[in-house]
Amino acid sequence: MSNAGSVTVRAPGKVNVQLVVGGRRTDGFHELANVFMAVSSYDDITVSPADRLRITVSGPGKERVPTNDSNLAAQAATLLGKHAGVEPGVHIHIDKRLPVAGGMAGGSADAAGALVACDALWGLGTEQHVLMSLAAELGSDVPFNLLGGTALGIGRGESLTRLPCPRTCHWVFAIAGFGLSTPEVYGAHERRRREAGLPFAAADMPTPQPSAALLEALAQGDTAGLAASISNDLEATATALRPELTRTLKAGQAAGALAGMLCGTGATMAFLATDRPEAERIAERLLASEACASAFVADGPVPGPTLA
Ligand SMILES: C[C@@](CO)(OP(=O)(O)O)[C@H](O)COP(=O)(O)OP(=O)(O)OC[C@H]1O[C@@H](n2ccc(N)nc2=O)[C@H](O)[C@@H]1O
Ligand SMILES: Nc1ncnc2c1ncn2[C@@H]1O[C@H](COP(=O)(O)OP(=O)(O)O)[C@@H](O)[C@H]1O
Repeated sequence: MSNAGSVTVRAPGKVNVQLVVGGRRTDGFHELANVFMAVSSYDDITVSPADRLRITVSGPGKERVPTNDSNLAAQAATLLGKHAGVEPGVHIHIDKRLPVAGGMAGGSADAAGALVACDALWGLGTEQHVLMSLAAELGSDVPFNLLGGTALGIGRGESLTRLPCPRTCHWVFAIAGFGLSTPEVYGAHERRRREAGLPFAAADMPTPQPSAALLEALAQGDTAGLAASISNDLEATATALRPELTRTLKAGQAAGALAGMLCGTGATMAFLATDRPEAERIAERLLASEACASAFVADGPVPGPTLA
């Protein structure tokens, strides 16, 4: 939407259909095979001219979103302004529906949305490949949040190849009443490997690969095959940190999900359903079970940030 000098962009969150975690590199990031899918749950980012960069936030969890320079949307506006030689005097309003610290890349979605919105507000017409490289400076997930659809991310997750996914997947997301910090979960994952006597450095581990069965199921639109192959290497660590997440996982399975797993570094759990009505029934049963703070349904894949 663009009116009276403001632009609104709808930015989707993501689920990691498969997250294979390799070793830690010397720069501190882990090698990944990260199969992303953008899903139909959105933050809305509205930008309008202002005398200085300013952030406001509405929606659930708004008190946990920083409104200073550390906000990823503010960082995105600053970076794009610097790249284009534009003073980033802009008011960014984030209407937040993605869970905060929930593993659905809400902050990265806001950054990707702010890049697209500021580019439109300032009439820059920045080429997509330039926006993608700015996105990679902002965070490992931001390039995917800009791309949308379904993609494999390698390296630290920023080096993307689109994946075919002809069929809509129906997901249920169970939101925890708490968040999990991404660096803390990666750190705990490494500690667990160290304590188990397993290698943890990238130099001592093979490059992570997505499973052939998962890629085949995605490409064929085979929901049962997908349910059999979704996985997240960080799930054991997150459930060790917050054992109540195991209860959420079991509740989703008891509610009729084909499969469930941790979303990114959590604390959201993602469940795959046969169709949309079944997904809605699972969400209702999950809520009734009181094994999560809230639950909602979303479909994927969906495109990246779009002008609303
Ligand atoms: C786990 C994932 C899965 O998609 O998402 P979330 O659950 O956070 O949404 C990502 O790897 C998160 O990506 P993102 O949230 O962009 O992370 P960044 O800002 O780049 O990095 C934050 C911190 O996470 C750790 N990190 C991140 C990416 C990576 N490949 N290896 C890491 O070890 C590092 O400790 C880094 O300092
Ligand atoms: N625009 C933003 N929205 C949400 N969190 C943000 C934002 N900018 C910075 N943050 C910080 O990033 C942390 C991780 O946020 P988020 O992206 O929601 O989770 P995750 O990395 O688990 O997907 C938050 O706890 C918050 O401190």
